Amino acid sequence: MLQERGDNGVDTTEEFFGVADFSAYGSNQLRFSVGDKLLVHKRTSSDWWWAELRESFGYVPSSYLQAEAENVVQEEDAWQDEEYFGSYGTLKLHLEMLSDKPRTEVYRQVILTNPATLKGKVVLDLGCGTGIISLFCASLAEPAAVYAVEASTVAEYTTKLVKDNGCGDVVTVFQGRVEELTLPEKVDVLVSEWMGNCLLFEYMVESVLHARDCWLKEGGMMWPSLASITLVPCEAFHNFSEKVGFWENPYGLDFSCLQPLARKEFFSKPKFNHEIQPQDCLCTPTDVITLNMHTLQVSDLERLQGEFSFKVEKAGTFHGFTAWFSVQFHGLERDAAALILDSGPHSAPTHWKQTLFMLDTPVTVHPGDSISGTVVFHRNPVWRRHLTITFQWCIGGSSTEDSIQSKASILNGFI
Ligand SMILES: N=C(N)NCC[C@H]1O[C@@H](n2cnc3c(N)ncnc32)[C@H](O)[C@@H]1O
Repeated sequence: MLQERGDNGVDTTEEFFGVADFSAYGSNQLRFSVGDKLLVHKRTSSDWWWAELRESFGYVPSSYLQAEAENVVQEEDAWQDEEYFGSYGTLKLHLEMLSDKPRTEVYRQVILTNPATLKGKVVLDLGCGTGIISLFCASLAEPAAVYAVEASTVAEYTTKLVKDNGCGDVVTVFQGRVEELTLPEKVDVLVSEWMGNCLLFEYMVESVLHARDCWLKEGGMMWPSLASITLVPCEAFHNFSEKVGFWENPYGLDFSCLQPLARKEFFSKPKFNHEIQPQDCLCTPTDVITLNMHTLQVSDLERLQGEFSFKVEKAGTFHGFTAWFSVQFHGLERDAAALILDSGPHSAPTHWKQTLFMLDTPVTVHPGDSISGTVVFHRNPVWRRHLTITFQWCIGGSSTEDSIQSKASILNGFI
């Protein structure tokens, strides 16, 4: 029901309902819970509105509100578990992950370089899939026990794989979501291969943090121990010409009026399977977000922000940003060297490849230009495995308003 109140004293208040809990992180923001009815007094911008809840006022994110009270997405639907675990119930994704030698070999090396300290220890392998990491633990070291947890139906085969490889006395397979399982005891090491595109996509990391808080002993080890997201401004001539340049004059005809539509259709989402070449980098790649897996909290995942200030090192065309991740495995021995799995262009290629965020309009840049700004990884308040990544930047150091550009790229829909 709309009550009219505008500048002439008539209330233009609108009623909206929270679609998810919003834990305000800024002093002038208004926290609320899913289902709360808020009064919106002013739509200050597209993203933030001035609202009232039980006589408190503050800014709220418009993406957390909807006009009607009904069909708020239920918690279990929000994770899309049927589709998600269904996709891991077939061999396709496990074949892709196991065929990724750089990925799988790092986990094998982590076990191989820590055999003494794994001796007699209890290990949780979360999201074990076919159980490869658990089998590495049992065959390359001498843990007291390995608990291999897997929610998808592939777990039915994992039990047989463990037996067929003579590891049945050490490895126990549990089929189910780790959030719903009770393990026999707390563990010394929590190992998991949880990383999705852009590190965070799928948000399996939330399950890893829950498992850490429930099952990892005080002083226990998280493998990976650290996770970083790396960014670089880059050229992407092929992608730009293939998706937008194409319409310039196909078969000698002028189709250029379609180019704005092409930008909107092809560049509003990132390109997950991009393979950036080192020579495409216009600047030195930089870690913009680093997560400590021993201290990271689930609430931190709602919104992660990184700053960047790149210096252009060669003349070229700034087509967009490319992102990838790396993870570190700290040794169990105090000063043991950390092992690193890096999905970037300067390391052996992995199945994650890299993620390209295209600008709508490329910019010519020169050595010495600066590209500075922020990137925000904003978890979707409703669809809990998805996120929106928003870049704001300015070029050349001019901080005037008109030079600040921004780009929101929606990561959703399973690949
Ligand atoms: N991006 C990735 N590395 N995804 C690997 C995800 C693997 O972990 C499994 N998995 C994901 N979340 C969970 C969970 N909460 N509990 C148990 N297994 C899980 C999933 O079925 C798949 O086999």
